[in-house]
Amino acid sequence: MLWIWVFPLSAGLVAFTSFVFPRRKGPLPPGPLRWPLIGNGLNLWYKHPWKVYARWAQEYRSDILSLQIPGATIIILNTEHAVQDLFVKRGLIYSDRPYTAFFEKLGISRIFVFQDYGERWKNNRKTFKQYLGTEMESVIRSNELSSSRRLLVSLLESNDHQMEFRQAVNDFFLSATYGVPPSQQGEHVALTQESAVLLKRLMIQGLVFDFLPFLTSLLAWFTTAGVTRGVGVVGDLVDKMMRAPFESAKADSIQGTHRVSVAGRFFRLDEESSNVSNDEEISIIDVLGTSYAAGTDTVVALINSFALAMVLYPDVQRKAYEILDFTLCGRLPELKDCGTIPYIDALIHEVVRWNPVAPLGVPHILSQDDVYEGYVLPKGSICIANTWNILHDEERYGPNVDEFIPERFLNADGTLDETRAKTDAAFGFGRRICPGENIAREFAWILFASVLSAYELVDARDKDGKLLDRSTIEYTTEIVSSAPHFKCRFSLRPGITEAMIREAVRPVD
Ligand code: HEM
Repeated sequence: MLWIWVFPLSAGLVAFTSFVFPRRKGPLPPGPLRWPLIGNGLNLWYKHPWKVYARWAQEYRSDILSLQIPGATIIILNTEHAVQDLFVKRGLIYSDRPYTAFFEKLGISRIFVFQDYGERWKNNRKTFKQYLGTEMESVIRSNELSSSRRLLVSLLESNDHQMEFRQAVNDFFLSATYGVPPSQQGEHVALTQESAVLLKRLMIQGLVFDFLPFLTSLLAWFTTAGVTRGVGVVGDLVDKMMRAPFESAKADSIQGTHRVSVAGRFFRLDEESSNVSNDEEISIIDVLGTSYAAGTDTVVALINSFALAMVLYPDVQRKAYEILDFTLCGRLPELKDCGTIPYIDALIHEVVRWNPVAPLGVPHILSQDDVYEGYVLPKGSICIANTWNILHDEERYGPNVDEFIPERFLNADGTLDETRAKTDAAFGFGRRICPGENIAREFAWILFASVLSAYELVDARDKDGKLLDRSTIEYTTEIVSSAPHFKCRFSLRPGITEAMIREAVRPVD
């Protein structure tokens, strides 16, 4: 539960030792009772806070809420309307990020998700568009297809589909971005996982470090030493995680053995113009590393949520594979089919909406004082869009929003309802909106359609071996919220054989 606040609060905006609340220049939006000294400090530790904020919005009859803790104001925007007004229409002042010197030491300020709205961020965003935008579509698409087909093969033998999903997503990023073939991906995946685990642990330590410097000096003899040592290790690991696949692609490119990839385009430009500066190389390393880091956990969470929906709602699963069988006449899907089967498009919208991967998005920071609906929002406020609430709006998405019902996005004649089929809120807002949305949606399309064409997901059980029960399912309370761990059988669908699956990998490999 703590983890969801680690990123925004470790921004060093909160000087707990000073016990100071920001000076009020006018009324703040409503919120729960504030206690002396700690303000709303006790209101930060809820399970699924997005549901609590949705309830408060009803109780206080307000689209916008506030929490105050020593040194920081948190603004929660509960409706699409409020988010559009602030993050989009006033994007110039609502696009900074929580930032801390500790992030700099950890080396994660290189990941541009965490960078302030300034020149460095703008250049990185431009580079992302240049290298992962439409020009590279064919490399990205062919790897989306081949990773999905390889996943089908690995599911033949594995009894841990969640591990295979993660492997498939790593496979896609490492192949498409750096041209690393599946046989050489192991060390890069291990490095990424090691950095992620260490980062998570250290960011919590860093939060304490930032919050309670007086404690740090008391316990300096071991706390400081431990954190400092950890910072060094994680800083090196993040650097290695971002640099190693790039360097291996570079070496292959020099030897002429490089597979087509996004990094390959950079080497080609470098070769043609011979004037790529060191700074440009660092920037491309950071941008490619950022997409790998930002894309992996999110897409894995989306696929796990898809699998959970399929086992909890077997009628939806059956309908989806019957429609795929009917449309594709028994062949496996390809990317040219993407967008041509409305029920699958609706299913993807529903996976994105039902339990959003980032239920509170990524916090934006307000860079100057602002006034909205009569409330005064102070400079430096941590602004959160309650994406979960926006995607559970019954006026927009119809009744039973907690249930998984792809039909909510379809017209009576089975075509996609273009006015309702909008779930972009899941990918953030305004100038910081996720630049990987198209990649995520397309990869999800080919993955979900491939899995459903080949397998039926049956006999789902929780970690204790009990049959899954819809009423007890709980997603995690983290920035990236994940479905609970479960096991199920991937049973080959009638007419699909092991040989067909193995054969289907060859033409795309
Ligand atoms: C299901 C998949 C995904 C979800 C739900 C998702 C969601 C998000 C959200 C909510 C944000 C913050 C937006 C904001 O601040 O308003 C974000 C940022 C970002 N995402 Fe994604 N994302 C996904 C996949 C991807 C993929 C596949 C990539 C890369 C190929 C990617 C790259 C990024 C980057 C680089 C940012 C930082 C943008 C910035 O700060 O300017 N994401 N994403």
